[in-house]
Amino acid sequence: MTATAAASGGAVRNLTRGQWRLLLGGTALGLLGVVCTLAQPVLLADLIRSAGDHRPVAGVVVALVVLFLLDAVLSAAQGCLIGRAGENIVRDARVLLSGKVLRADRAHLDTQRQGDLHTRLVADTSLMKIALTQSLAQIVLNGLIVVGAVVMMAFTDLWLLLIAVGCLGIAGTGSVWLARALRRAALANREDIGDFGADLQRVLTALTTVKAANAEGREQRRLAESADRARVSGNRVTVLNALFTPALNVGLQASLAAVMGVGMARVVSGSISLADFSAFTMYLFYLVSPLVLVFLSIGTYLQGRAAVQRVDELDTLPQEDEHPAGTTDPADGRSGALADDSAARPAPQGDHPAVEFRDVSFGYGDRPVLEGVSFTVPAHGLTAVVGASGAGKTTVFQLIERFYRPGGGAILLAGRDIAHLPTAEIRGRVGYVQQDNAAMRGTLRENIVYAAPDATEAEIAEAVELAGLTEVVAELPDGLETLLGDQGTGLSGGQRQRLCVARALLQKPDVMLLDEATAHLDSDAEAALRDSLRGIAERCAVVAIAHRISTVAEADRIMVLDEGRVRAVGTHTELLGNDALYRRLAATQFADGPVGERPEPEPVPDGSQGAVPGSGPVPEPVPAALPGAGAVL
Ligand SMILES: Nc1ncnc2c1ncn2[C@@H]1O[C@H](COP(=O)(O)OP(=O)(O)OP(=O)(O)O)[C@@H](O)[C@H]1O
Repeated sequence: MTATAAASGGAVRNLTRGQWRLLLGGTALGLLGVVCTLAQPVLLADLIRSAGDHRPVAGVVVALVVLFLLDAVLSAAQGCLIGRAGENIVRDARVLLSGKVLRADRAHLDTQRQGDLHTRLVADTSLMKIALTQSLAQIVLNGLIVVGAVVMMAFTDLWLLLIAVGCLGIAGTGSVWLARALRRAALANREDIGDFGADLQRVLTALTTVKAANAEGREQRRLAESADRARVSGNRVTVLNALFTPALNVGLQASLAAVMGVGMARVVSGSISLADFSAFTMYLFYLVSPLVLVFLSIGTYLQGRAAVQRVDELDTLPQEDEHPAGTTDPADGRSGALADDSAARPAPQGDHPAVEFRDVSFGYGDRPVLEGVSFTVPAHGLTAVVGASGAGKTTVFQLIERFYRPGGGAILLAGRDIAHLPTAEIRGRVGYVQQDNAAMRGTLRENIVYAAPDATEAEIAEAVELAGLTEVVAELPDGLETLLGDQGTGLSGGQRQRLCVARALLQKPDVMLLDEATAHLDSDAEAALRDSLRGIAERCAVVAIAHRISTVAEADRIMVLDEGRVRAVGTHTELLGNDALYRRLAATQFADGPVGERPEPEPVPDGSQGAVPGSGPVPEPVPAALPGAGAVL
């Protein structure tokens, strides 16, 4: 993320402006408190004069007590209002930024570390509150007390004031230098804390891998190094912070000593009355605490500014373009279960394919992954996508979902270029069962209805049945209300996969993308799901990155991807006959697949080459069951 946000003021400034009423109210109360504070030495001098002149002092004493009490009440009220404004700003910042993260452009989000995002959203927003409200209020109000005290002191005795200010000025210059260093140190410390958060997140999300690899010790050392970097930069902040007060105190003590010495001499010489000198001394004492607070608050403020900078940077995350949350695009009916919104969804004009790629190219960063990919997926039926690992199969799916935008060419859904469709419509029309399990903490029901929160009980039951989850749900102690842990712990890998299938089914999409959705299923479960898919494929287009030959053999058409290009398209029988890569993939799968699932091997004519639409040069045929061919059928 860039640092430009800090320069532009960005989100945090706008959020702060939104709390102007509370901030203004708090500041107004604080100002009244300042007046009360500054009036106290005046009354004190009056008290001394009255006592010296043997006049009654009761009225002055009562007035002083009232001022003290009022001062305390105003200070408390001011703290409450400013504190509330601070909490509101933090809440608004967290809501705004979590929305930004959730709607961030995937290509940019991929470059961010999750733990750092977490630190910015949680810890930096808290620190920012202190800077924007408490510290700023302290600086303003105590600054006013300092200015007011200096003015009153100037009226009382200019010479004494010059002496005091001279001593304080020297101390103040050193403090300004310290403040600059503190700001730099604080920013470095926030970054180090962000790094620690990122490292922690990394191990927490892969805890099973860490344990299985016996890597707890290694990871703890890595975390310790990260924590140590944060400690070192934190120490630097502490040292600079700690130097503030003594640097200032030296100046204060020097000025007190000088004022006392010179002041007493001036009282003795009659240049100043004892009452005025007492008032001057009280102002000087009153000056000490606010002055220290001003400088301490500047320190805290500067640390908070570092957090504000990081929060503002998060606000600049590029976003997926989409319609604002809560609005419904006229062309978009996806707000709940399909049963409710299918009527609102515009019917495709004409007889368009469900999905069409036209000369699509794409790369992650500078690295090309897909080149000149063209294919169509009919509105119904099962299309299988096969190819070696890394061929670009998942990338094709991610482009259909518009997680990324193609570098060239066009992708059409029901004849409409997705470049011009609202993101919500695309994702409403496309159901996606991703390669990695996508279950979340929450109940089984919450997980299943995640893409269709308004689904009816009957629709849920149907989706559960179609995904082969009915028995699983029946055996769970709390059925659909069973609570799952992070990443769906509590279910087996295959059960989680079926849960994801149920979720996508409930969405009743026009296109269903299955990325190796049967990878974790046993033969029976896979056969049951295949039956379901056959039914689903009559209603919508099913595109499956196929893991098993059984799925592929049943597909209405198969697309073979090879190094980012469509190499061949055809049925299982056609491809066995004319595509060497497909034969190789199939042969490897035959060797690995469960016996009962293997279709009869087709005779493979020696040296036959793929006369396939859009195919590139086909390599020489390879022997069947080539070891390490990386088949993913
Ligand atoms: N987010 C990403 N950033 C950078 N490169 C990526 C990213 N995702 C995938 N790739 C790269 O793009 C290429 C295609 O990946 P993709 O996941 O589409 O392949 P695949 O055919 O689905 O493979 P598999 O069958 O192993 O899942 C791979 O070389 C991969 O390393």
